Amino acid sequence: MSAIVLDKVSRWYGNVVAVNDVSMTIGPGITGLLGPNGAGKSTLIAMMGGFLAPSAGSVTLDGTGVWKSPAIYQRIGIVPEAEAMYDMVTGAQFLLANARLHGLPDAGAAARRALELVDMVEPSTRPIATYSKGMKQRIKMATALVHDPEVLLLDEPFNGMDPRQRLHLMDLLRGLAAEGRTVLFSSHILEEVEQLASTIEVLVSGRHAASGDFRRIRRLMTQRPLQYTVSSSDDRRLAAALVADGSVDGVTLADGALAVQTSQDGRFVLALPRLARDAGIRLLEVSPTDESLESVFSYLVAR
Ligand SMILES: Nc1ncnc2c1ncn2[C@@H]1O[C@H](COP(=O)(O)OP(=O)(O)OP(=O)(O)O)[C@@H](O)[C@H]1O
Repeated sequence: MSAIVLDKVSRWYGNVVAVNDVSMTIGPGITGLLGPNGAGKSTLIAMMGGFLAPSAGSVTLDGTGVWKSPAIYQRIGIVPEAEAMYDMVTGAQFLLANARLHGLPDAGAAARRALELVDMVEPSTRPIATYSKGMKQRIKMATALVHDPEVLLLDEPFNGMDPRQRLHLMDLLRGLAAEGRTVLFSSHILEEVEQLASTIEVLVSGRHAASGDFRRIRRLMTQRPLQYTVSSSDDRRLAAALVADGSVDGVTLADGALAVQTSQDGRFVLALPRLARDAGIRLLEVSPTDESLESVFSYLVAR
């Protein structure tokens, strides 16, 4: 049973703060690292795998620092997001080379076992250049598993996979977690994380925004006030009616439409057509704004 502990970890690239003072513990089972693009997930995973030094703070695996530690590399498998691979060699040759790099006693057997795990034995005689995106992803996965690591870190592993490959990988990760391994994968898709992870860590703009199970994260996200753009035949009177009704938190008139903010979404969508009808106002447009994933995540940070 292995645990990765991040203690006040930051990483900056020049002026860009990619990871900002993050503390978390990743234990056995499956953890989902959720965050919009550019949140710092790849940077965090690279630091957990010992491939990138934190600018401040520490990352340890069972108490030992991971940065530049060969003993730790034997215990961690990492599936990077980057697609570049050695295209000219076959999948089997690539796996064998990796097994040898790890100094495994029976590199051939280890390479075969890893190819079997990801269902890539048959295509492994072909050059990697001929593989689909999903097949390349599985070869990267096999490479991460060839030395039978206790900890597996995967950066956006489902990108480019079709539904069947996705289910296969999910089963594989569940099996590895059931054996007591520590599995962490990153994603920007909440539903993907929901299907697989028992614990979710949310990263936004480099900061650790939330932590917990799916239900907790979903609850935090749905408590967020919502914004609507409303235009009508008489915006001023409609604004007054909405404020008097009390189902909105705020209404402003801007650019010929109303910007409405409400934390009682259900009540607002029922009240709006009723109020308009009673006042003889015609609704021309009602559309939710600010529904982007980024804004949902930002809300978690701003709380
Ligand atoms: N080598 C680098 N040099 C400069 N800035 C970098 C470097 N790597 C990452 N960044 C910046 O750090 C921030 C975090 O990037 P990172 O790739 O870790 O995020 P991410 O959550 O993995 O995003 P994505 O899902 O888009 O890969 C971004 O602003 C990115 O532009």
